[in-house]
Amino acid sequence: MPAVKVENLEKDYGKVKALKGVSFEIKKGEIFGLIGPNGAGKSTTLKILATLLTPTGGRAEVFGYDVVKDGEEVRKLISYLPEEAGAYKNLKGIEYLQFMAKLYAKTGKSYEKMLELGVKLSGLGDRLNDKISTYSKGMTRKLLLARALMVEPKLAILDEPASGLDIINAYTIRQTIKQFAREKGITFLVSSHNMLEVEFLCDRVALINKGVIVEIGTPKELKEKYNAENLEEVFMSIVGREQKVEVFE
Ligand SMILES: Nc1ncnc2c1ncn2[C@@H]1O[C@H](COP(=O)(O)OP(=O)(O)OP(=O)(O)O)[C@@H](O)[C@H]1O
Repeated sequence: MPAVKVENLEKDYGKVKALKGVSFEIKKGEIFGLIGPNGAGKSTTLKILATLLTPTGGRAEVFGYDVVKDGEEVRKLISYLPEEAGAYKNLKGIEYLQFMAKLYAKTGKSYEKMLELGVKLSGLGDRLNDKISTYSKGMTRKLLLARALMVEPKLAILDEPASGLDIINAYTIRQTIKQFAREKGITFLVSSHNMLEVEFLCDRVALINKGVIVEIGTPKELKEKYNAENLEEVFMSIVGREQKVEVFE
């Protein structure tokens, strides 16, 4: 059974057709990247898998559970990091992690172990004793990522995980994701418009543009197919010409 199975997914926001028949599968333990430009439909796909949006058409399953019919089961298996997420500003970082660990510890793993992992993953050290309202954007992102991973979900759905992080922190996060996939068998669905970052991180990628998947494969396969040095070049040879015409006509 695949970890994620998405079949012909469609989503309309009024007249805007955000997804026009998106299909892909993610294997258990795989780091899968959904990459594409602004407005391509990445966040919409992730929100449907996180059971926060209902699709207009098609279907999606997480470990065999339908995201619409079996939403409750799906939510037990996933951890979702939204693109624009906030934390409770009046709490200290440590209080936020304690609060979340208490919520999630009910589902199995011990509170202490979860909290210990969250503290370690956040990399915030003594600053965990400060209020979240005093954190920089990157520090808040690190706290939220720690929260998403400390629960050790079966599937982590991370929307632009490294958004707002500096090079060192972005690198650390990518290493953590890789380690969690290899050592704990956690499956990752990661969105990004940073093709180079994704190339370094992901086992396989789907390129999405205007609500349509235009390619799927390992970074190596795609680079060979398009005789490209990197995924950015792959993407430009698939959709770049079309976009340039739109800009200059
Ligand atoms: N709540 C909404 N109401 C109306 N249109 C929406 C809504 N959310 C998204 N859209 C539209 O759906 C399309 C896909 O948006 P989505 O946020 O999924 O893209 P994205 O690939 O995540 O983009 P970005 O990289 O800019 O975050 C866009 O045209 C967007 O304007």
